[in-house]
Amino acid sequence: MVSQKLFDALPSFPDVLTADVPKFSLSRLSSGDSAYAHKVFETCCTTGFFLLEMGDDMVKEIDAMFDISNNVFDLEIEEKIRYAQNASKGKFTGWKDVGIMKTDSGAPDRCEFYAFAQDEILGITSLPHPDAIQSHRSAISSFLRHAHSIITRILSILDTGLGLQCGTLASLVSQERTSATLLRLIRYAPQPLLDRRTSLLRHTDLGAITFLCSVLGGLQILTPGSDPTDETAWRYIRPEPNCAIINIGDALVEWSGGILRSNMHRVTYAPGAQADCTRYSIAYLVRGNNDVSMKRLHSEKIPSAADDGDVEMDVLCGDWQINKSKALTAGADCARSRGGRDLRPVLKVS
Ligand SMILES: O=C(O)CCC(=O)C(=O)O
Ligand SMILES: [Fe+2]
Repeated sequence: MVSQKLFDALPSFPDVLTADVPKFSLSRLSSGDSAYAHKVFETCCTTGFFLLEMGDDMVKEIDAMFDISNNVFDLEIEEKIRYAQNASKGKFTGWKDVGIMKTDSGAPDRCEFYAFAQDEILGITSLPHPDAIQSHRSAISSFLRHAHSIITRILSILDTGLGLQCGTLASLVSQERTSATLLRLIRYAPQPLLDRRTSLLRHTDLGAITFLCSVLGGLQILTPGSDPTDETAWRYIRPEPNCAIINIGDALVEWSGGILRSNMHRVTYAPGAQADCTRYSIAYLVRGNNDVSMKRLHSEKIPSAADDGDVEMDVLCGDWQINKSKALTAGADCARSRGGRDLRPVLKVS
């Protein structure tokens, strides 16, 4: 998640139980080492989460995004309101105040968002934003291009593991065609000592794959196969300098017939002394192009829906994204993912 400098400025992550999430390096992953690439693929099938250590160039771009994020959240409330999201109308870009969404218990969320669509930043569509963003459009678009090139590298490893032609998965999340891909800036204020709880409800990411950066702890994943209501099954991920967190989303689970895993996660207060600090995170949520189906892809490694006695997810990514985003706002994740193979819509949202 960012440079050592940003980590040094905050209390360190304490000695608490953490999730078993492997760390890979981007340079090694790009070196053509097929055994290493296979480990990445296996992780995407089992945990669905890993840390990715990046080079200085990307780390600098991420630090710059955190500066932009600070400026955006420091804007006056009147200015933020002008760019408010409107979930009931399907507008998930712009500003979301604390408490608009629900958590699992039905209580209001404890996080503030500012989100922009990749399509706007790269010029496919256009929407107004505050100056704190407009004046940094080139840094933001450079970050999006760079992060997307890293994602493309990971997708090509998944192509190989799934027996797909190289470039297949990247073609479903193209930056040249419309999608609901978002860059979401998030701020979590410290919570009162006697009233600490989940800030962002448990969910699986609805898109294909996520590139996430943060310095403080607070993100937890559910131990695969566990019941989400079992509090002991939730484990913190320990953020590390120069690393992003990569996680698989629902679209990749569907396209791969459940071979890949989108693991359930949530955000709660940061552990130890970190709980007294404001937590920022940056999530690049890469989603399928709007006109791409969620149906399974064909390869000798991907079982067909008929093989599994299953019904195809016959919905376009664009529609799936709107429905699931509305459900998440209302405090319900409309899909369960326990090991990938049994991801099913369980709640229909109009
Ligand atoms: O803030 C975080 O660390 C996680 C955010 C997240 O899970 C999301 O935006 O989907
Ligand atoms: Fe998420």
